[in-house]
Amino acid sequence: VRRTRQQQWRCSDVTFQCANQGLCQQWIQVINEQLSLLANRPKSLLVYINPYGGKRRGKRIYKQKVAPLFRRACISADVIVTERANHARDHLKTEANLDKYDGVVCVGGDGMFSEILHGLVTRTQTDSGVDQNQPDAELVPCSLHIGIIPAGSTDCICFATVGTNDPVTSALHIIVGDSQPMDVCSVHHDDVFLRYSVSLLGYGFYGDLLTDSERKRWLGPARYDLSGVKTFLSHNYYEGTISFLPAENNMGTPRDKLQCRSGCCVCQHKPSSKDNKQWEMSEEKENSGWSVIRGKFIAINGASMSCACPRSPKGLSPSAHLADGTTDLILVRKCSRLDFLRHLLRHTNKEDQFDHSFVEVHRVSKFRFQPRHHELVSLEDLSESPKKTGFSPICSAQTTCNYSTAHSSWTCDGEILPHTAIQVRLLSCFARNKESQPEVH
Ligand SMILES: CCCCCCCCCCCCC/C=C/[C@@H](O)[C@H](COP(=O)(O)O)NC(=O)CCCCC
Ligand SMILES: Nc1ncnc2c1ncn2[C@@H]1O[C@H](COP(=O)(O)OP(=O)(O)O)[C@@H](O)[C@H]1O
Ligand SMILES: [Ca+2]
Repeated sequence: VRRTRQQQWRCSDVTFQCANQGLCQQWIQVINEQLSLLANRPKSLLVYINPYGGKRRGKRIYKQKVAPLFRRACISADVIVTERANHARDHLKTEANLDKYDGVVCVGGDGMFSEILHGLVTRTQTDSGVDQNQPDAELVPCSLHIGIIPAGSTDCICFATVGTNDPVTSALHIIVGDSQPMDVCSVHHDDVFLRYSVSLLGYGFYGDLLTDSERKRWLGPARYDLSGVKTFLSHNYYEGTISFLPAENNMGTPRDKLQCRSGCCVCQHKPSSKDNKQWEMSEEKENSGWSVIRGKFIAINGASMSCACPRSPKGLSPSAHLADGTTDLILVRKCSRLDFLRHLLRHTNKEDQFDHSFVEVHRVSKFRFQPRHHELVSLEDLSESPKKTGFSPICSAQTTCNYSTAHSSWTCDGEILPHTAIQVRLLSCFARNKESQPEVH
């Protein structure tokens, strides 16, 4: 493998020459023997292709760019082109004979990755008798790795783990057996499990944007641009209470300048007896350690990884770690439209998007959200509330945000959650049980 610009990998050839045919055969035999000893390299893969993801190029990308590389690497692949949403998830949950495979590959976007994750995690818990509905259930680790071939609209999970959204690079990472553990949040409403999340859990701006964009799926990835502009112009804010448990164990802060990469020292940190003690202490302290913030928010974002993607190469939280057992909670309070635009623009350049008076960011291990309309509201409060007005002038002052009497929705890795009051926890604090993090290629 040869590295090129922007974290991309390409195949490289090395030619050995020798006039002696017998010696050549020996070389080939020894090389093949050595390769077969590399236990990390997959030999048999189960591939799911979403033909409708992104620009609908999943099948072509797999056939033209990935399958030839798998063949050269002597990897056998069983390919399933999905016929409906949740086809891959349901197949993994109940039907697939997982003993046959070294890994599962998803060809699609973050929504498709989420299907595979849910299918694999649910299958593993069902087989082991673990109830995912229990908010404190210790999940059994999945034995199969998940590979991602980017063919979606955002491809943030691929971009943030590999550093680029290039199918050939991802195929080569899979072939050489690269792997990267990844934090998973479990999201509950009361005691009912809703979904797992690995990238963005967003309420307000991103929730509204995703809800609107679902109606424009036929536009492909451009739906996010159109819905982005529309949601920005609507400039809604939402009231509620967010409670969170700050991360412990010197996990760094979201304002650090270092970026998490493969082999990151924070994520590689192995549990020591000292860490375990700290974790036990933090459980004791848990009830008293929660911070509570009540307010009016344009966006509430939980980023368990940087969420870097082609639209924002440094992501929503540039210093978030892939596998540290924490999520970065970003609160964007009610502000003028112009200020919010400045904040958004900073996701695309080198300026610090957290350096605004109306933005705060916390590294947390758990959080909860309760929208205001679920709480008791006095009549006096209600009479003060202006009505939702739709679009208002773009250069409006701070006071002209639209008050939303309704609620927003949570987007969870691009899927809309059916509840607004949610409880979120990181599944595996690294100091406790690093092995329960799933791994991606
Ligand atoms: C004025 C210029 C403003 C530019 C702001 C750009 C900020 C971009 C931040 C993007 C964060 C993306 C987090 C990733 C989420 C994905 O999991 C999710 C589903 O992906 P997929 O299934 O591949 O479509 N995608 C989104 O939530 C879309 C966010 C769109 C942002 C414009
Ligand atoms: N064959 C199919 N037909 C319709 N929807 C599908 C199919 N296969 C997968 N899906 C669903 O499509 C959605 C988007 O998939 P994804 O691959 O993430 O594309 P995108 O990045 O464009 O959103 C996911 O929610 C997934 O469950
Ligand atoms: Ca993290």
